[in-house]
Amino acid sequence: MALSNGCSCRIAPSILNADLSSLAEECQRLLDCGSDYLHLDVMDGHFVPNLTFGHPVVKCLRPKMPEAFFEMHMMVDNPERWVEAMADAGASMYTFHYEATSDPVACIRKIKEAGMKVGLGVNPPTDVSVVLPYVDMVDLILIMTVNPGFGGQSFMSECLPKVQVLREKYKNLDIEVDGGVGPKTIQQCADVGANVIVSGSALVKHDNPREAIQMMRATINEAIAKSQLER
Ligand SMILES: O=C(CO)[C@@H](O)[C@H](O)COP(=O)(O)O
Repeated sequence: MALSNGCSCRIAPSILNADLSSLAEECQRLLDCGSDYLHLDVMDGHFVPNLTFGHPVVKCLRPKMPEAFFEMHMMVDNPERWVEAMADAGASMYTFHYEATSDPVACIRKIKEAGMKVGLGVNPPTDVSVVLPYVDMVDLILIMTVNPGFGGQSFMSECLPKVQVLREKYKNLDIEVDGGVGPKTIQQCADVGANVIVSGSALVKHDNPREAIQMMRATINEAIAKSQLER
């Protein structure tokens, strides 16, 4: 059953498993296929057992796509440390992890002061109750559906009840799912009320990403429309 959901659908490809030697071209290709914004995975090798890229890469990407919305998924310890640098580089949203900081409120405040939108994420083992005190302070809650660190992992459907709990409480909250999401798992995400979809490998490696984005968008929009009828 689709839950009440007063938000709009956004499809945000992750470029984590894209050909990073052609990052700008890959980003533009995915934007040209109809995605709403780009989900850029930043990893520090401490918070997660992998290393990707940081604000210098964003600084290089921004002039090539001045209108694009860049969501920085900060899988890093002490996320406060990189806020100003990411804002200066041209990031649009700064999504950090509850587990990575001792003071989420200070981090949220710093992100807002830097002029970016705020996302707050939780990993699979973390109970969704930890984000409830911050829901009214942020623009988006990210529910990880894999343990962070690598693209191409299997979807963890056991994380979906967290989405359902949030959707039942907050009809207009942007709820993002990330990890193993694609055409094969999108219906499960729609059914519990997710409206912001991060999809990496499923889109990057798809023969027709435009078609896949359209299909996922239609699935989420159908669930949103159904939930609004049920109100
Ligand atoms: O953030 C992570 C893992 O840390 C990934 O979930 C990517 O953001 C999406 O990759 P796929 O799972 O869709 O390949």
